[in-house]
Amino acid sequence: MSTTPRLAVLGGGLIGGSLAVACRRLAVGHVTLTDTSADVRRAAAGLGLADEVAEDVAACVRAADVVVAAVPAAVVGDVLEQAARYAPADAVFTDVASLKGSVTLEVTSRLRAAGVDPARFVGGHPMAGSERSGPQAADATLFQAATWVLTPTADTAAETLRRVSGVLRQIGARVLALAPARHDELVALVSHLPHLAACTLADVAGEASARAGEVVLAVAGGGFRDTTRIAASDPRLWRGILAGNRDAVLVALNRYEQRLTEVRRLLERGDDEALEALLGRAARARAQLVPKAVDDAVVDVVVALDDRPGALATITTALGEAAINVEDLAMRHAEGRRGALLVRIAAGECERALEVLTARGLAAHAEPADAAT
Ligand SMILES: NC(=O)C1=CN([C@@H]2O[C@H](COP(=O)(O)OP(=O)(O)OC[C@H]3O[C@@H](n4cnc5c(N)ncnc54)[C@H](O)[C@@H]3O)[C@@H](O)[C@H]2O)C=CC1
Ligand SMILES: O=C(O)C(=O)Cc1ccc(O)cc1
Repeated sequence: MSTTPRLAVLGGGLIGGSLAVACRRLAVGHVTLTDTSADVRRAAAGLGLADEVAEDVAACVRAADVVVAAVPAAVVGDVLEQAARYAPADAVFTDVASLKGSVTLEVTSRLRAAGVDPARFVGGHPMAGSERSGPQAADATLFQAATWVLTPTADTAAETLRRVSGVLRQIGARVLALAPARHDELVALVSHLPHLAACTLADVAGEASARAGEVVLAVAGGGFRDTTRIAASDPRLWRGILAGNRDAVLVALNRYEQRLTEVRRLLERGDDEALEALLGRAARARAQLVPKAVDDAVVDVVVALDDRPGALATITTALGEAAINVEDLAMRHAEGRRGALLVRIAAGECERALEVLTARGLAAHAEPADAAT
């Protein structure tokens, strides 16, 4: 890879545009962007989202080190297959789609079919965005302090994960590694279900407003705005997201329905005490969801690594399950088949990380972070 990485962003909408402009502003590397829509390409060029705007995928990825597909989930496989045909032989690939199970399988099989090693792909999903779409909504600060999930599998190479997470770290994102299916299960609960809840609330109020007039919305205050903001999102994008995670969303909806039924019963019975207890539980849960302050001090956790497929994903996703962010990664090569993976994490998480890894039978110890890695 060249010293200034060359980034190719395929899709110049909200997420691709935000990633491109963040990388450009922070001088992460040389950014080339493309989009199938000529209007989007023109807007992206006019807004200065990238160093270069290319006419098509082939021109965009020609000299790329890192290729990011920032397009709807249904077309990620197609776009990355095209990209892999034209990118340099050592380029790595990622995406930003809100679904990871189906997308990871699709990309892996498309790359294999095109004769490209899927070791060069890792799926990704920034847990930040907005209800807006398109290049005009791009925001260079969108990913600062945001969690960016990466979903390595047994196929993923350490160098792929290292290179992609390196770019993300530089734009201020916090990388958490999870298995693709686990990602989908969790986002059903904290992203897809809230989306449906917001849309249902907006729909109920909209219907009332159609019947009773604007007075309904005139009395809606900040609480209504906060809980329904994401209902203004692109319905086509969300149709694809919900259809692609149907089973996990149905599980989450079941839990929500049960809870709503419980609330209804408490109200019907006039059991105000039990209702207050439920509201108190919710307030405590909400308070815990406020992000923790970022710890600047780091250590390297050194994990003995067998040269076998899946070892990297086992280590990084074990840390992800414990909500421990990966700050950086490096390989330490040794003689024979055994080497070590150095995973840089916040110093405050060190003890927990060692517990998690040793509980999985992995040999791990901590070392002071070496600036050279
Ligand atoms: N909207 C949000 O808040 C978030 C969205 N995502 C994911 O990011 C991805 C992109 O979403 P947004 O940026 O919000 O949508 P967007 O609609 O703002 O941008 C998508 C862009 O992809 C382009 N595109 C479509 N097919 C293409 C192709 N074959 N080749 C090149 N460009 C193509 C479209 O012309 C459009 O400009 C989706 O997979 C979405 O699930 C992830 C996190 C947050
Ligand atoms: O608008 C917001 O706050 C969001 O949370 C947007 C969002 C939309 C889709 C995703 O896959 C992730 C985040």
